[in-house]
Amino acid sequence: MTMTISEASIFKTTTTSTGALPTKIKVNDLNLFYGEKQALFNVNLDIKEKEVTALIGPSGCGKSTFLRTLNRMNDLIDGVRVIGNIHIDGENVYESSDVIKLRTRVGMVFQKSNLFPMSIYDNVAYGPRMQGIKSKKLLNEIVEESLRGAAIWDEVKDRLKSSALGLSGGQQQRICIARAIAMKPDVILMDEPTSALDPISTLKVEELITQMKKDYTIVIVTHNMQQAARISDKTAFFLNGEVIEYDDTNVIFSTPKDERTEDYVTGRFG
Ligand SMILES: Nc1ncnc2c1ncn2[C@@H]1O[C@H](COP(=O)(O)OP(=O)(O)OP(=O)(O)O)[C@@H](O)[C@H]1O
Repeated sequence: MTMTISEASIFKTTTTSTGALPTKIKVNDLNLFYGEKQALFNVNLDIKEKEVTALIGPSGCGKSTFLRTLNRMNDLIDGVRVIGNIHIDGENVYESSDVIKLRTRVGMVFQKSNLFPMSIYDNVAYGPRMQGIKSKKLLNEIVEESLRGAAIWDEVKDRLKSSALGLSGGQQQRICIARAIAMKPDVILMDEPTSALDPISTLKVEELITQMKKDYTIVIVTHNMQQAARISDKTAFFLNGEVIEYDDTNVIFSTPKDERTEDYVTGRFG
């Protein structure tokens, strides 16, 4: 089912009788200010469960800012003010007092690998250990499951005790994904996860994202139009802090309704 933004903003139910995917994240009239400067303007989006949603748009249009609102990472920046609502599974993210729990449910993978200078095993086990899991057997299971989930188990199973920093950039990025998976999230946010990778590693991460959507709702910021077209189900085009158009990815790339979207996806500006 394709919805316009205004229809999306009044879409209240979490399941539908038409077989459409349920809404996982519902964003209503979201505005964000860095001090006096407004960076997001009345964003309304329904993000569907177990789909990949791509956020595209020129540099500085608010994609990363928006992504960070979904797990309240902007709270860590001084002077940020958020007005509006984000509901995940019906729960108001900005009314919750348990931000740690939110960030466990809504994991994040960054542009550059941010692995710790420790072993592959310890990197993946880090979050579960912080949650108080001490059983070696359980940790072993979580590490293996997470590395398998990030399609990197076979490459690292014989060197789990080696430093994660000795891996290639593409492998490190998949370990970052494994580290996110180890927290058993249901949403994974990715901020340009392949922009520092070579084409082969990029392809591996893209394949991984495509496999992962059977288990997770994924929101990804990308500057790579082909990537958005290849891996996402829905695409939101941002410009100057506004969502100009949000639709099925094939509509955005083949028959966008707004001329500005068309100009951007065809490379006429941006
Ligand atoms: N910590 C911050 N403090 C003040 N302004 C910020 C901060 N972070 C981002 N901005 C501003 O908010 C606007 C949106 O930035 P944001 O990084 O979200 O854009 P983006 O679309 O992700 O850009 P890019 O594609 O270059 O990463 C920009 O004008 C940026 O300068």
